[in-house]
Formats: sequence, C-alpha cells, structure tokens
Amino acid sequence: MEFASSPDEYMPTFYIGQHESDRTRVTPELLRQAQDCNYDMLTTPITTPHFHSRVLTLLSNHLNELESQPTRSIPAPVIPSLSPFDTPLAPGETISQLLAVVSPWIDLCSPDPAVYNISRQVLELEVAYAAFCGIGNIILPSPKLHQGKLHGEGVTQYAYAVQEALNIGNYIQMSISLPMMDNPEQNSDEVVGSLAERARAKYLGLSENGSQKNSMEELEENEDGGTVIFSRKNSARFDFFGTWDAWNVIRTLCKYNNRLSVALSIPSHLPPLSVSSRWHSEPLRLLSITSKTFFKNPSGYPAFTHNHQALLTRYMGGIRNPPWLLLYDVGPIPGFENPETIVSAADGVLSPSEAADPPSPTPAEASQLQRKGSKKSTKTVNDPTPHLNYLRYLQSHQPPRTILERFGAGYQDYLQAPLQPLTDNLESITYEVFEKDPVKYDQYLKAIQQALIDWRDQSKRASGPNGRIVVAVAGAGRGPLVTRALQASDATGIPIELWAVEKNTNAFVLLQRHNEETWANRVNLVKSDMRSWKGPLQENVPQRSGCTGHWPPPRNEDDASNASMTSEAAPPPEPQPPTHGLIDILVSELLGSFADNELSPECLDGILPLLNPTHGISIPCSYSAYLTPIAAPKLHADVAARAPNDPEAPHTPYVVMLHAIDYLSTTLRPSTSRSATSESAPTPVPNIVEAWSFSHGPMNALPTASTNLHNTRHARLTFNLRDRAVCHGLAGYFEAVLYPGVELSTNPLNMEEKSPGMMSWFPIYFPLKNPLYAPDASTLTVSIFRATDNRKVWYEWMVEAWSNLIGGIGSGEKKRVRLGVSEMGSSKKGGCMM
Ligand SMILES: C[S@@+](CC[C@H](N)C(=O)[O-])C[C@H]1O[C@@H](n2cnc3c(N)ncnc32)[C@H](O)[C@@H]1O
Repeated sequence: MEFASSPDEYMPTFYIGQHESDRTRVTPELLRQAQDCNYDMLTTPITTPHFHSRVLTLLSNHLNELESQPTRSIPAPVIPSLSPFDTPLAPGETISQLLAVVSPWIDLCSPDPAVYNISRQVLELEVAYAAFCGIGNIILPSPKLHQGKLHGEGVTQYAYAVQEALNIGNYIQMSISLPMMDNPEQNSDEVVGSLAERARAKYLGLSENGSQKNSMEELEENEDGGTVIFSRKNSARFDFFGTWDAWNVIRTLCKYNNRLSVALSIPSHLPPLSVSSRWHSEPLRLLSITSKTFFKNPSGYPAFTHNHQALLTRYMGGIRNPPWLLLYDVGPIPGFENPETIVSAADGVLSPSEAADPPSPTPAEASQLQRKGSKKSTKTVNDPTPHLNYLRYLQSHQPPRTILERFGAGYQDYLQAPLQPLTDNLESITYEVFEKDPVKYDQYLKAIQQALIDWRDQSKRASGPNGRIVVAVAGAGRGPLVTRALQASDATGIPIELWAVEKNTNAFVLLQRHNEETWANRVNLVKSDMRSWKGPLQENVPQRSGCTGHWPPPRNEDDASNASMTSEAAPPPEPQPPTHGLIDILVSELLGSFADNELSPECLDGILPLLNPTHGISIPCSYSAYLTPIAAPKLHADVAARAPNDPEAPHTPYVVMLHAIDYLSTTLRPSTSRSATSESAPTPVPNIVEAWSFSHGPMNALPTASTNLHNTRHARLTFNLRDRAVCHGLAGYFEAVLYPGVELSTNPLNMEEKSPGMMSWFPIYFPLKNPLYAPDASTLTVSIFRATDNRKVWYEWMVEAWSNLIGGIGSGEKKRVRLGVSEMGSSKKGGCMM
C-alpha cells in the first residue's frame, strides 16, 4: 500500500528559544544575532530592575507601617502605573518572536496578604502591558508550594490570580512554569529580591525568630509525649504528583481555559514513567531545559541520556503542534558583544563522538556526574552554542513515524461523531478511507480462506444448488470484501457461489460496475437491507441429482456462480418455483470503534436465520468491547467548549485518535531496558478490561425475536489507581475473532500481535461531563450499559471514585468510602436507529 511503503520524509519542527535569567532587555540586534545562531525566539522580561526596586520599596514601607501601627487598618498600597524606566518592552516588528516572562520575584501563593496583593498587582500590570505591546505568549512563575510549614495552601489564590490575568490579556497564551515533580528542596531556590522573603512569620506558621515547627511534629509530640520526631527530610517528602496536583487545581479553577498551558522543566534525573505520562496528557506548550538537564558525553559535549532522548521524542513526536523548547541559562548569545564576529548557525551536524550518549546515571550518580561533567571535564568543546546544536541534532535524528502516526497525522485528539452506516448512506470517500487499510482486508482474506479450507477438509455439506459453498458478503460497500472472497476461492481452488448484499443505493452502482469490469460477473448482487433479504435465490437453477449440497462439486461442472446459468448437457429442466437457499459463510464488517456501536448485532440478527443451521460460519464469529478510564484534559476542554451550543456534546461517544491522554489504572511490568535509572524501571501497562461480547453463528440465530432486549448489555468494572488523578472519561476499544486464529484488535495491549498496523478504527471516547478526582491508592468503578427501546440503541455510562481506607484505629480492616460519582452520560438522544 502506498503510504505504508513510501519513505517518511517528515522532519519534526523544533522551535527552540533561549532564556537568560539576568537579561534586562532584547534589542533587535540581539534577536538577529540569536536567529543567526539558529534560535527561533528569545525571552524578555516585561519590567526592569528599576521597577523591581520600586515595588520592593513600596512593600517594605507598607510592612513597616503595618508593624508600627498594628491596631490601625491600613489599606494595601497601589503600585503606580508603569513608566518608561519600568519596562524594556515596546510594540514593534520583533515582538512576535519574544516570549515575555512575568517577574519571577512575585509570590502569588504567599500566605501574607500584603505580599499576595502586591504580587497580583505586578502580574496584572505586566500582563496588561505585554498584551498592549502585542506579546502573544507569557510565562508565569511557578506556584510556590512550600511556604514555611504550609504546603500547597496558596495554590487556589494563585489560580484565582491567573484566572483574572486571563481576563486582562484576552489573546495572550499563558504558560505556567512547573517542575515535573514537587521537590521541596528545589522550592527553596530563591530568586534574588523575591517578595516571598518579605512574608511575615506569623503567616508562615513560624515562630517570631523564624524557626519552623512542623505540624506533624506537634501532633506526634502531643500524642506520644515527644518520643517520635519527624525529621525535616521526612516531612518535606518528595511528591511525584505534587506539581501536577497544583496544576490540576489551577486549570480546574480556570475552567480548562484553552489559553492556559504548562511550561514544564525537564529535570536532570527523570521521575518514574507514570509521572512523565501524566504530563504528556497535559497541554505542554514549553519544555524548559537547563544546562543541568544535559550530561557531558566522553567528548565533553553536552548530551541527553537515553531516557531524556526518549522523553523528548515522546513529548514532541507525531503531533501537529509540539511544545517549544526553551534553553535556560546555557550561556549568552555568542558574538553579541562584538557584532562583527561571524557566528556559525547551530545546524545540528555533529560527529558521532560529539553526539554520543552520556552514561545513564543512577539516581545517586546523577548529581555527582553533573558536578564532574561541569567542573572536571578536561575536554573543551569548540562550539559557542553546544546545547542548541545538540537539540538541532536530535531534531534531525527523530525516529521515523509509525504507519499509524503517518496515517493519523492531524487526527490526534480530534473528536468525530461515530458513523452510522445503517441509517446513513456513506460517501464514496469514506469507503475509500476504509479501503486504505491493507491489514483489515488481509485478515478477512485469511479468515475466508481458512473457513473454506476447513469446510472442504471436514467434508461439510454445502448449501449451493450445485454443491458449492455459498458465501454472502453482507454490507458489501464498494466491494473490497467481495474481492477478498473471490481471491480466497481462487487461492484455495475451492469454488464458491458468491452473493453480495448492500443497502446503499449509491455504493450499489459501483458494485454493479465492479461485477462487470473486474469480477467477470461472478457475483450475485442484491440491493437490499440484509435484514429483509430472503436469501440466495435458487430459481431456475436445475437441481441435479447427486451433486446438490455436497462437497466436492462434480469436476466437469460449469462455473455456474451466476444463478441464471443452466447446464448445456442436460435436457432443459422443468421450471421450478423460486426458492431461497441458505448461506454457508456469512462475511460482514459492520464493526464500530466499540465493536457493536454501529449495530452489527442488530443487523446480523436479521440475516443469521439464513445461515446454514448445522455448519454455517459467521465472519466475524465474535467481538468484544473493552474499556479503561483515562485522563484526557484536552478532550474534556473540547467537549466542554461545544456544550453551550450542543447540550448533547458531553453525552456523545466520540471516535478519536487518542494522543494526549493518560491511562489511570496501570500495572507495572518489568522493563527490558538495561539502564539503571528510574525511567527504565518497571513500565506501567494500562488495565483495559472487557465490558461485554457478542457471538454470531447458527446457534445465535433468533428467527422469532420480537424485541431487541437480547442485545442489551451491562458491565460494572473496577480499576485500581496507584496515583491520584482526574478521570475525564473512558477509552473504548474492541477485539474481534474473524475466524478462530484470525483476529482484529484495537486494544493497545495486543493490537500489535493480533492485527499489526491496522488503522481502520480509532478508539472511542465516552466523556464525563464533570471530571472526577481520585486520590492516591483509590479505585474507580465504571458502570456502562448498552440500552435499546427496539427502535434505537444507545449507551449510558458513569464512574464512581472510592478511597480504600484502613478502618478505625487498630482495626486494620479495609473500608471503602465513596468519594464521588460522575453524572450519567447517555447517548439516548443521539442513539443509533435500528
Ligand atoms: C463499515 S461499511 C463496510 C463496507 C465494506 N464491507 C468494507 O469493508 O469496506 C458497512 C457497510 O454495510 C452497509 N450496511 C450497513 N447495514 C446494512 C444493512 N442492514 N443491510 C445492508 N447493508 C448494510 C453499509 O451501507 C456499508 O456499506
């Protein structure tokens, strides 16, 4: 197939910017020089050190006043509007190539109201002025999660400030700087002149002399008479999901505003895969990379460890708008001091030794290596922008995209309403897209071939009037399965009588044309709904004794697959009343992304009574639907944005190529990687669980079914979570057994074994109207129903979150407490008409 074999000429786009913490302004010359070096953009502060000292003075005066007159109510000071001395920015042609950085010295999480108030004013002034100048992107400082003995208390007020700022700069994209995980020790890396330092001790839970008393220590001392003291190291524990949790609060309060995103700092030592997977599901606009993210390789060149390279590929790969990369404090723009200097552009061309991987450090080695790399390396690198050059090198060495990535380019996270091929007549272009998937049709070919071979080898009685096996393709579309049935017959040498049934009158025109032009009129075409078809017509077919219904047919028989042909040798038979025969092998492809969602069960119910009752075969013979809960913030934001105009949006199961998602329930499988870092520790594999299945064969034919109740289904599935998360919905997949040993699967757990490279179906997404939060070590219970009223079919779904607590003190008993229940999603209004 064309796109499977053509070389992948796609080259990912890396937009790379540069940030210097002590830069005070960006001149057009500096920007030009940076672009000559092959940077795409630079960061700029919005205000100057002059403004900073003005604000510090204002705050100090205010705090002094408050201290000297403790009983008076003194209003917070108002920062006077910006003067030309306060900002280096001005509107101009180059503004679109600048990323504006909000002053890092504010503290929007401060428990001290004076500090918070001033910080908010700074934020609002800076955002308003940057917006005025035409800045498109702003980077906000990280929320300060540890304040004295307080932990995470300031996140909501930070979120409130961001929400207000979003209203000021109506077109500005805001990215919040966040480390991948919460490391309280890093949090203490203070910015010079930070307002946080001015916060008063009484708000930080500190004694007047500034010493910190931990609330856990107090608790333990009270309860146990001071026998157990928590060490500071323990109380300030490393929290892998701490910064994600803060982000979740902020974006939730900001109602998943699509102008709000994350500027994620990539650390030198990567957290477990579950953490990087979580961030992968979030709107990453920037990846911040400092010189510490690199390790020196044996040539002394700064390079990424194997795991960092894999992370970058994961975050950047296969998407239309990958995050931008921002190099933080990796050295000044070369040649700027002397504009006459000619600086070569970082073109990413490195020798093998320059591009070699550095050794992958263990956690303990990471910091040591860092120091060794930066201080003790004797190798000197003759490259003024080695970090940039290395990233450009990685850009040109990204792995080629998989078939699925190529096919799905542009479809990632794009919500589509599922097809309803029963109610609607599909367009030719839709069939054309199906037909581009060679894998599905190869599997059908294998299944039909095997069914024919087994039929012959088991000497089963066939239903054709001349002893041929009767094959019917139900829902033939433009005919690809008809072609496969003919190929199977030709390849096995087993003659068949072939029927093709299609209700789409437009597609039927093409079937007729194919029959004449490519199938040599070997196919009996029927324009009908398969449920009202009476079966293969046997009128005028002479019934010759000794050759009816048995394998093999007589050797000298004509190729009489066309039902209107008669034998020349025998005398003309007596005309017989029209009769309808049976189908031996029924081939259909009526599957949707959740197997039964395009009403395959209902359609097949109508034709299964025609199946040979003893030996009949349905291809597929069974299919099952699978589910797993996911975090999908991007999809949630998209559905929520549609809801005001379309109240059914949160009640629609969508077909979507899932990309920015995180599987919430996973099992750790041992990794095969050799590296000793945590990134190569056991790999989380999603728990994807069967909801229900349908089987189709002679045993399942229901000639007298008067209701559709037998096609209802219900499942209640339990998923254990290790890490706290937000569930935005359910991802649905399917597996189908075409014929024993020949399967189709979209289930990520086995699709590569069962039908590798198949791309006919994207997964299905059942959204939750309101996301459901679940803490660490909790359980999600999914209830899902396939419902019918005999006119249509629809789904209903809901999720419950449970905490798994240990019962009362000393009891040790496990106790489940329901933490929350989602609304019931229901596609009843948009259900599939039967
Ligand atoms: C998913 S398409 C598959 C088409 C084709 N077999 C292929 O694999 O490319 C399903 C086809 O079944 C047809 N179809 C669906 N329900 C049908 C019914 N009840 N009777 C006849 N045709 C039906 C649709 O019109 C459509 O052409």
